[in-house]
Amino acid sequence: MKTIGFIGLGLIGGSIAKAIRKFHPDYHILAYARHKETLAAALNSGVIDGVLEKEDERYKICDYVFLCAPVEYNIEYLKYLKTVISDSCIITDAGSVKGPIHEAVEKLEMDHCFIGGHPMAGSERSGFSNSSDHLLENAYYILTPGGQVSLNKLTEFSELVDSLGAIPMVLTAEEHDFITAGVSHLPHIIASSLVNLISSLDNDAEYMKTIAAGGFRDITRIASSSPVMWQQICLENTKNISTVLDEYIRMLIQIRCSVDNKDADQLYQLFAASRDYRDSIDVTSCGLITKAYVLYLDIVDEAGGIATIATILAMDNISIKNIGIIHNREFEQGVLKIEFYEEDAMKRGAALLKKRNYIVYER
Ligand SMILES: NC(=O)c1ccc[n+]([C@@H]2O[C@H](COP(=O)([O-])OP(=O)(O)OC[C@H]3O[C@@H](n4cnc5c(N)ncnc54)[C@H](O)[C@@H]3O)[C@@H](O)[C@H]2O)c1
Ligand SMILES: O=C(O)C(=O)C[C@]1(C(=O)O)C=C[C@@H](O)C=C1
Repeated sequence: MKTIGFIGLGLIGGSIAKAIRKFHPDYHILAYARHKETLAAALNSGVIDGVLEKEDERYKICDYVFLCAPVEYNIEYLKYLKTVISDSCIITDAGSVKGPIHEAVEKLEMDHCFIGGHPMAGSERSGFSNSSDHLLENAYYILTPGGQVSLNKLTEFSELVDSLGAIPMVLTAEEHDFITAGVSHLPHIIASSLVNLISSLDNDAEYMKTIAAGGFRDITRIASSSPVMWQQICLENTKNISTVLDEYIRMLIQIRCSVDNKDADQLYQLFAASRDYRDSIDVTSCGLITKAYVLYLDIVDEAGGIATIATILAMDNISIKNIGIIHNREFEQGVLKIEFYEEDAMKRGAALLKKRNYIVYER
C-alpha cells in the first residue's frame, strides 16, 4: 500500500492517477488542483481518495508526489515540499522540459529525492475530463534521476512506471531536452506556424480552411494544444529549440532551392528518405495516438441510419467511442466515421457491418 500525492490533475496528472487506480486499486491517492471542480470530479469518480490543500501536512505521508502542473509552476512547489516530505518520498514531475526543474532541485539540495518523469504520450486536449487510464499504455516514460538518487529509489520508481503499462527509459536531463526539442517541441511549432500561415493566406470565403483534407489535418492536430503549456515549454527549452529550428530553417531553404531549380533528384530524395525513416518508426508505442481505432463507412443519408448501425454494434457488445459524419476530399460523398476503444472491437465491428452489406473502409 502506497500513498501518492498529486499537484495538478489535468490530462497527464489525471491519466497517471487513473492508471494507478486501475493497476493498484489499494493505493491511497491524494490530490491538489487549482480548480475545485476538478477535485470534485476526481473524488466522485473514485480516482482519488482525498483532497490536499496547496500547503498541507499530509504531503508527509506520501511515498510519491507527482508534480503535474505546467512546467514553470511545478518548480514553485519544490521549496514547500522540501519542508514536509519524508526521507523515503520520491518527488517526480511530468513536465515536458527537464533542465530547469533539475537546476531548481540541485539548488534546493533535493537531488537525492527527485526523479524527473516525462510520459511520451499526450493529446491536444487538456484537463482531467480528457484524461484516461490507458494514455500511458505502451508509451515511453522518460526518467531523469537527480544526481544523488539511490539505485533503490530509481528501481522502485521504474517498477511503478512499468506496472502502469508504460516503458521506462532513463536519460539525463540534457539528453532529454535535446531529444524532445526535436521530436516534440519543433513539431508543435511547425504545426502551429503552418496553421497560422494558412489562416493568413486564406481568402475571405475561407476556401483553404474548407477544403483542407487529410494531409493538413494529420500534420496540424497538435496545433490545437494548450497555448499556456507550449508557451512555457518554449520559454524553458529555448536553447535546444533554437538549435533544432536553425537546422530546420536551413533544410527548408535547401528545399526551396530544389523546388526553384526543379531539381528532380533532390526532390525525390526528400520524399524517399522521409518515407523510409517514417516507415521504420515503431508505431506500437505512441500512447493515445495509435489508440484511435477507426472505421469509415458509406451510408445512405436517411432517418435512422446511424441508429441502425449503433444497434448492430451494440447487439454484439461493441462500444462506440465516437461517431460522426466527415466530409473531405478523401471521401467525396461524406462517410460515417466510427471510433472504437479497442482494435478487437473495431475488427469485429467491421466484420459485422460488412456482413450486412455496408461498404467499410479500414485504414
Ligand atoms: N499534454 C501533453 O500532451 C503532455 C504530455 C506529457 C507531459 N506533459 C506535461 O504535463 C504537465 C501537465 O500538462 P497537462 O497536459 O496535463 O495540462 P492540463 O492543462 O491538462 O493540466 C494542468 C493541471 O495543472 C493545474 N495547474 C495549473 N496551474 C497550476 C498551478 N499554478 N498550481 C497547481 N496546479 C496548477 C491545472 O488546474 C490542471 O489540473 C505539463 O508540465 C506538461 O508539460 C503534457
Ligand atoms: O499527442 C499529442 O498530442 C502530443 O503532443 C503528445 C506530446 C508529443 O508527442 O509531442 C506532447 C507533449 C509531451 O510532452 C509529450 C507528448
